[in-house]
Amino acid sequence: MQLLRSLLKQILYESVRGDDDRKITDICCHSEKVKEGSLFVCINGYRNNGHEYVPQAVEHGAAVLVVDDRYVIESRSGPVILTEHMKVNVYELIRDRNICVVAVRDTRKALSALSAAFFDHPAERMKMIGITGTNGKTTTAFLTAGILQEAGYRVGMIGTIESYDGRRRETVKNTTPESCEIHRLLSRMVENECDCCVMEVSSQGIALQRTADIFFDIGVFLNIEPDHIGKGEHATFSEYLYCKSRLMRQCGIGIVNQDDPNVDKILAGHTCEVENFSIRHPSDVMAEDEWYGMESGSLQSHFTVKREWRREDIVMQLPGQFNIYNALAAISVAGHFKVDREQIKAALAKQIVPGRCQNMTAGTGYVFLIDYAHNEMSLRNLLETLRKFKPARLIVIFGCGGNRSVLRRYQMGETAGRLADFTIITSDNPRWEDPERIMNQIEDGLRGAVCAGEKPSYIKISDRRAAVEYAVSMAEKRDIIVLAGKGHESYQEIKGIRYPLDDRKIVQEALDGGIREYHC
Ligand SMILES: CC(=O)N[C@H]1[C@@H](OP(=O)(O)OP(=O)(O)OC[C@H]2O[C@@H](n3ccc(=O)[nH]c3=O)[C@H](O)[C@@H]2O)O[C@H](CO)[C@@H](O)[C@@H]1O[C@H](C)C(=O)N[C@@H](C)C(=O)N[C@H](CCC(=O)O)C(=O)O
Ligand SMILES: Nc1ncnc2c1ncn2[C@@H]1O[C@H](COP(=O)(O)OP(=O)(O)OP(=O)(O)O)[C@@H](O)[C@H]1O
Ligand SMILES: N[C@H](CCC[C@H](N)C(=O)O)C(=O)O
Repeated sequence: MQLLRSLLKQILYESVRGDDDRKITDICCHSEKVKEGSLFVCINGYRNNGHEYVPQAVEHGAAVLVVDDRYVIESRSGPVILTEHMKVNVYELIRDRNICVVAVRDTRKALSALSAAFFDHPAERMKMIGITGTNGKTTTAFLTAGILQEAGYRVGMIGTIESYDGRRRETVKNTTPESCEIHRLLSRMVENECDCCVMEVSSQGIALQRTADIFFDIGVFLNIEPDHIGKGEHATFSEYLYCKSRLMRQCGIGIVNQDDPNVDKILAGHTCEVENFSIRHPSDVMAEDEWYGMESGSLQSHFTVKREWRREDIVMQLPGQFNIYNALAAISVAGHFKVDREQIKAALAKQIVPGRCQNMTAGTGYVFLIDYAHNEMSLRNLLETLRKFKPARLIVIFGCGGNRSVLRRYQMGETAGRLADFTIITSDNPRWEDPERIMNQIEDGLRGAVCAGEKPSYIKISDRRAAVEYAVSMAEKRDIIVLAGKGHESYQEIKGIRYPLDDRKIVQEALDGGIREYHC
């Protein structure tokens, strides 16, 4: 419990109406999560206006409402919280419910600052490592945590696949969750005596102030390519780039990929000490002599890492140059901890990441991989990598998420047409969009590869399970089949509902022979 008055000392606000001598039991921004004594922060979101949930929050026992100053209007009966669909008299809230109303300029910023204060600034009590990049955040987070754990550190994690507070794992809705959830998780990590937290920092997380009150000891920049541009994400590539670059003004040491063409823009205005890693240029941590091989059906990467005067041979269970970049980032981070070379080698040799280049076949003569490539850059890297293993045929199955960048669909279609021998276009998470329309857009992109002189060969099967079964039925010796886009996800999201669907399960079932008769 925290006293509202002491929390308010730590934030900027416009006005406070009501008794600030209140004890706060919790902090949240979703009315359903409000409990007796909670502080409820109203956020005007993409679909809903949190201010319209004031009555619900009050019903659930909110003690404090933090509102955007622009929604507090002076009326004849005194101040009211006024939105398009709702009017609530502030003095009635104070008189009848003993609720305190705090008006601020930016409720997202206030949520972040109040959450940090409410949970007693847990980020200041651990080493914080923040990882950003269009692709590779999860993989790098797992590799980093794997190395630190190998060296005996207790490591908390927050990212796309799950959060880990040092004792419990939980799935999270966002890669970078809302600030109140982040600080709640961080405080549990502190309670569970974590030494450090490795967290993925998405551009959307930065843009929406989810990480505003965290100063990262180490910030990692992996890469950036045009993605996440569209309604509900970023307006332009420059805005996307700008958001990612903010991490370099919010960390003590910035570890950056020297080979990324936009690295200078990412570092513009940086306030951190900079270290770099590279495969192409001399840098603090470098890889050379990379080669890729297959052992017992597992696709591996081999390389030599050079750091200062030392050289080490590394083997990883993750294929591809892009994974070597992820490993270089993790090795660079490890340089700031007490980790020895054997611990780095051992951790990298065994680390796998759920749904990232996950091999589902052993001894079948062909390889069936599950991967999370869901944009052009990742699909291109993945298919180019898999080509290096010289498959008889490279077959790819994928769809594209609804309510995400539309450009992804054309680009991924074109890339599949260009790099795969056969493509099965299927459905991903259509969300609120028509899955057939998304598949047609992918098909348009794929046909573009025909115009460019390639001969794409493909089929459209909207049912993801049927698409996998079809692929298994056509698989022959030395084929590589990759099911891309959903990786670790255990659901398919259609019109706001998450139905159970797990690529790993459907592939296993299809491989085990549970193939239904397929009608084209
Ligand atoms: C587009 C976007 O970023 N949306 C995020 C946003 O939702 P929203 O703006 O639609 O929320 P809203 O429904 O309008 O609600 C507004 C406010 O009213 C409140 N509310 C709403 C309903 C209700 O009954 N009661 C109530 O109090 C909500 O809690 C919220 O505070 O705020 C929510 C709560 O924080 C997020 O979960 C949600 O992420 C959605 C699920 C999402 O898909 N976001 C993507 C774009 C995203 O953030 N992706 C990045 C990773 C990308 C990557 O790196 O690949 C991420 O970090 O996950
Ligand atoms: N460094 C990289 N560069 C390009 N592609 C990568 C890189 N690392 C991984 N990938 C590809 O991107 C996919 C997603 O990887 P990962 O989950 O690590 O990235 P992410 O940034 O966490 O993604 P998201 O935030 O969208 O969940 C992988 O399955 C792989 O195909
Ligand atoms: N972090 C990514 C994940 C996309 C995964 C894909 N399966 C989809 O649903 O679009 C995003 O939110 O854009």
